[in-house]
Amino acid sequence: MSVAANIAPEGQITKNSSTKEVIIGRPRSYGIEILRNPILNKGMAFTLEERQTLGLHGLLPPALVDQDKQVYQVMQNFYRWDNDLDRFIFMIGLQDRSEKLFYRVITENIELMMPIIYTPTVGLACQKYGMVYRKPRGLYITIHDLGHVYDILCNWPVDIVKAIVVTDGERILGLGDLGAYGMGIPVGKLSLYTACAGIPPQSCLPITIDVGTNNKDLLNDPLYIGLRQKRVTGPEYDKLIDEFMKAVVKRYGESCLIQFEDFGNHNAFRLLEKYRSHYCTFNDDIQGTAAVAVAGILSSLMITKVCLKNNVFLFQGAGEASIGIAKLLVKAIVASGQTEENALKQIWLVDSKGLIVKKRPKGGVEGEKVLFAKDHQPLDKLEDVVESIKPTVLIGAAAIPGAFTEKILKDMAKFNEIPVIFALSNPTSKAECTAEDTYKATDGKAVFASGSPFDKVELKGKTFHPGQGNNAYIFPGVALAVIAVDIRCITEEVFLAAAESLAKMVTKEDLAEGRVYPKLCQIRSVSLQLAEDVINYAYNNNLAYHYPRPSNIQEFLRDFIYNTDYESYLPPVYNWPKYNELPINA
Ligand SMILES: NC(=O)C1=CN([C@@H]2O[C@H](COP(=O)(O)OP(=O)(O)OC[C@H]3O[C@@H](n4cnc5c(N)ncnc54)[C@H](OP(=O)(O)O)[C@@H]3O)[C@@H](O)[C@H]2O)C=CC1
Ligand SMILES: CC(=O)C(=O)O
Ligand SMILES: [Mg+2]
Repeated sequence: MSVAANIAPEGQITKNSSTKEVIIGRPRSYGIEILRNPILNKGMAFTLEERQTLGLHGLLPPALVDQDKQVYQVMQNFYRWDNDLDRFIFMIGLQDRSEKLFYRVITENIELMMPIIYTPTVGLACQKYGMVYRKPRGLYITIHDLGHVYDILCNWPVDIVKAIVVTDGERILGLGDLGAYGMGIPVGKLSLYTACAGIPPQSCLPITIDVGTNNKDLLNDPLYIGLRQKRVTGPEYDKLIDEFMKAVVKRYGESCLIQFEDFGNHNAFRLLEKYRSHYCTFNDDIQGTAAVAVAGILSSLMITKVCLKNNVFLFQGAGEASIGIAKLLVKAIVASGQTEENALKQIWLVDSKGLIVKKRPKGGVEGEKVLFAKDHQPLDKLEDVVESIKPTVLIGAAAIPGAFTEKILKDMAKFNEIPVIFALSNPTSKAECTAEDTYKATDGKAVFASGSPFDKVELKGKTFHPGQGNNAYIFPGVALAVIAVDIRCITEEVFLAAAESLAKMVTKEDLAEGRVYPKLCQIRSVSLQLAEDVINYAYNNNLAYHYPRPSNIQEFLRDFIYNTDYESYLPPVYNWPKYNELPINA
């Protein structure tokens, strides 16, 4: 093997399989191996010198195609597909072939690409994951691996992992239990870590914990990729999660971020409570969603001009998303000078049994919901609740499509000069209402945002721009801050700081167009600014372990983030004296 074969881009981390020794920046690949490695592969962008030095000559067509032309070629192919699932498969194929090209394409075309690699298409891809599955990506840890979780983590070929997104597949978007098919979610979320916040992909690890599935269709699906058994629950499940958390710390250290994603409600809250003080962890569905929704509420007030304390908030759903939002909203209201008691009075929730009131005919109120239970007559139908409560802000996160009926939307416009309506359920098929329904029923008065994207709406000669109220505006930036300055305990206040940061970035132009979030095409700069704000919050509140505090955070982050440019694989030219000037050993 030539000396040059040891040369690879800086910052890449690999493991020398023969010595098990960690080598930073120098994977030992040569020839066809380089082309087959998506981290190293540059396709036809390899220069003639590189081809000759790295044993690639003849393995590629003779033409040299630089990255700009490769991007053009990818986009030409992308547009050829006539449906989003094929586009998803195409993009995953690109990720498997050339990581730098994949991230360049995603980053430069984020508005076009996010609906493909993320919601809504990722939902469909998860439902068909057995068919979509091509190459392994991420780790699968099953209930049968109890006692061996650390060994499985050791099979991951990267020794320095900074962030893990983990799911157990029980509540994938609003699509229910998709078991091991849920792997599409950690993979998609981590793609956004890189695309939105520039976190190097090599430091990210998607994990699916497979304890079975209760989805009968999947158990009968010949293509199913997970364990064909019912979900294991109770002490054995807890033991596996516990072993997993400890194994992550043992393998990757206590600074490794663990983002919980799309766990079932009954596990999400209790696992967050169990681990939040002792591990570097957060639950995206509870806390990330809370921050994005509170940001949207704060900026919507700039349009409605109704002071935070004078709003009435009604949630359809009282699960991870709604309770997370409601609790952070209480903090935001208290931060604005109100008492917690008054803040709680402003917030109403509806669950599957109707309005959450103290005395319910269909059983009591439990868990996190208790805080928000009201002294009010029980009401079953959302339409009746809206009529009775007259909310200023209506938020849906129950995955009941069409829950915001025309009557509800019209009532919201009747009760408010400018109603605020957020249909947060994902994917699009689960949205409480569409953007078009909302603008039509409210005669264009509503401020609207949705979890999955809707196109702009033309109505009576006016154009309406719905915002995307999705935790994707939060988790990449928060993760970047956590990783970059080593925040080990991610408090609720971190998420409030993130919400305030995001709300601050909404411009007058956004508000004039009825948008309560920055434009999606700006999500990269938004995530970096959010990371900077969270970092400042962390240092000001003694949450950051990285010392000394960087004097220029933007510069500090710039050095940290992933660069999609190809780097030369040729050995550096050393500044040695001429050969005949070298001292000769006597
Ligand atoms: N936009 C975003 O960024 C995010 C969106 N979401 C979306 O929010 C949705 C819910 O997620 P999540 O909160 O985690 O799920 P959960 O399972 O934790 O909560 C669902 C809630 O909906 C309630 N519900 C079910 N049926 C009805 C009904 N007919 N009427 C009223 N309420 C009902 C449930 O009631 P009960 O408590 O009685 O069972 C429960 O409170 C999903 O579609 C998810 O994709 C989630 C996270 C982020
Ligand atoms: C966006 C997200 O996290 C969800 O729908 O679950
Ligand atoms: Mg989620």
